[in-house]
Amino acid sequence: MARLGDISFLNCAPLRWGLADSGAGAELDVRSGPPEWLADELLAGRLDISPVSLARYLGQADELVLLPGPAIGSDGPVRSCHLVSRGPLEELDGRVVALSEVSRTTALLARLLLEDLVGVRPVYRRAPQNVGEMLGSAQAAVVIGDDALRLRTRTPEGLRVFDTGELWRSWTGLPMVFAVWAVRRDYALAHPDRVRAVRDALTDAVRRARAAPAAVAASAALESARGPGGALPEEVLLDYFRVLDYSLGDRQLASIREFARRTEARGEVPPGVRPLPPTTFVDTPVTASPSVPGGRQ
Ligand SMILES: C=C(O[C@@H]1C=C(C(=O)O)C=C[C@H]1O)C(=O)O
Repeated sequence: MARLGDISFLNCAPLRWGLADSGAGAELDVRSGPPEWLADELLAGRLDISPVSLARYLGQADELVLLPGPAIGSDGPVRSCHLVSRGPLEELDGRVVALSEVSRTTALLARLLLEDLVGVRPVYRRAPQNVGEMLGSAQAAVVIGDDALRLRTRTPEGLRVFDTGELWRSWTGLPMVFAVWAVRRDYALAHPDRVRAVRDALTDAVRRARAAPAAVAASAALESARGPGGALPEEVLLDYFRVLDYSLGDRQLASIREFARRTEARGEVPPGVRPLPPTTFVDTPVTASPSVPGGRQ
């Protein structure tokens, strides 16, 4: 039975719903947690397939294979990956920007946007994701997931919320991919049939969820009510799942390459982030090493 990761944020609620609806979830050993924990578990061999932050996949692409199934992104605003600031972004030069420890991709994207689009050089500090505490000692903060979704619906006085998916789209014309599903390379080599079955189950889960938006939003609203931040209205979740893009097509792959290129081009690549290696899909034989014929994409 494949051990499958699941991001414990509402962004994966439609997949949870779809896997329950089809019954495929019962055939899988599903483990939920925040994205950084999932990536650690996957690399430690305690998960076989999991959604991971895009930046994390790019940094570990020797050990991981990209699953050509779903991804988590948006073609414009994403509603839950934000740069929250007390003032205009142009005023962040030399000021402290707190980066959520929960995020890798949005944290990196925010740095790209601030430095290469806005043209400021802030000072960055990683911090636990708690907006109040982050903004107690910083001028701006990167926040993701359910906390970020809530911030958009109830923005505290004096704060401006900048949607990083929207900024990336207007900067590059491309959708943004925040997370991808990755498979441990050794698992993909040993169990290609199981990997294909999981890919098909996830793809089917997205299709089912897309066909039943009201039921998915109602289920996610109940899920949100159990969380520490309290219930989110169904209409907010309907809009969120409409905006979230779970596809990994040509434009999303082009965006991943562009993100890797811009990250590298800054000359200040954070540890672990390297250009996108050849994308090894599970329908073609998976090799033990990432240097497959065909070369770098
Ligand atoms: C859309 C989101 O996608 C995510 C963003 C991530 C990141 O910034 O590193 C990681 C995983 C996903 O949960 C979100 O969390 O709101």
